[in-house]
Amino acid sequence: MPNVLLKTEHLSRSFGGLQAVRDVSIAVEEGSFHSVIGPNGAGKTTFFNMISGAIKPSSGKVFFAGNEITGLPLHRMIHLGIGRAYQITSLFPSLSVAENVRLAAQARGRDTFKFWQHSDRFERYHERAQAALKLVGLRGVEQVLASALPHGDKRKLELALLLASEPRLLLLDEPTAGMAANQVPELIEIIQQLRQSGQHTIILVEHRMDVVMSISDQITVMHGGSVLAEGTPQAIAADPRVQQAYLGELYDDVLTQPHEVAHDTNS
Ligand SMILES: Nc1ncnc2c1ncn2[C@@H]1O[C@H](COP(=O)(O)OP(=O)(O)OP(=O)(O)O)[C@@H](O)[C@H]1O
Repeated sequence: MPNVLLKTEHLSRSFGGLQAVRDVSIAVEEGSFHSVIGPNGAGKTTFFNMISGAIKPSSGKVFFAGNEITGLPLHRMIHLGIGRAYQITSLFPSLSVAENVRLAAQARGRDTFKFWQHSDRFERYHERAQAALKLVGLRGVEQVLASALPHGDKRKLELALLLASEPRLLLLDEPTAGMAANQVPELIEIIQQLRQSGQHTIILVEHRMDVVMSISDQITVMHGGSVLAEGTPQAIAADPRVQQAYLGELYDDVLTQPHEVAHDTNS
């Protein structure tokens, strides 16, 4: 029986009279890649916000590694090992790329070491930061100020910050949003590598259907705040409710080829 790392039970959230998320129950196995898709306003971000601790649920429960974590604040979630890609706005613009990533590596480290071990610990943070920068392809620009990076590299830096904190669960909320079309394939390649390394459990919210279909083990389709369908990419592609409610004709060509990533070519 595979380990379930994250589980939600009947998770709901209302904003005034609007029920943004309604009774959502999912189970994400350790080491798997789980995507959440759905049209605009389906409740994906609100659902993510409840898992990451950014907002509290109105009702329902969240379990992580078997323990209930419902409504814990963001910093507690980070210490438990739930990491969400930082927003560009929370990068330190006047610090270098290397300093930003090292701070992220330190953020999860707890001060439980003896004083004389400080240099060892520093070395470990440095190594972790270097490994994260290598993974996202930002080696060579370590001394550049974060503010001076082009937008696409800032998105990569966000991902490096997340990786440096070594979360057990990575939450990626539309990581390609706002990127120039010619930079998207590179970021997708990095996410593919993360997946292939098999070391991470990842939940992705992404609008690019070709990416989601090619990369996911499981897909949850949300619609109007509720789960419309859940299953493997093949099952989702074949589900007439999904076709009708969300994907429509626009994605028919992609759905018939769930294993191919159609990279942007209009660069
Ligand atoms: N803080 C808030 N206050 C009031 N309404 C909100 C708030 N956050 C989200 N909503 C509403 O909840 C619904 C779900 O929004 P949410 O952002 O979770 O959807 P989404 O699937 O992530 O959409 P998108 O793909 O456009 O990002 C929407 O109707 C939205 O307007």
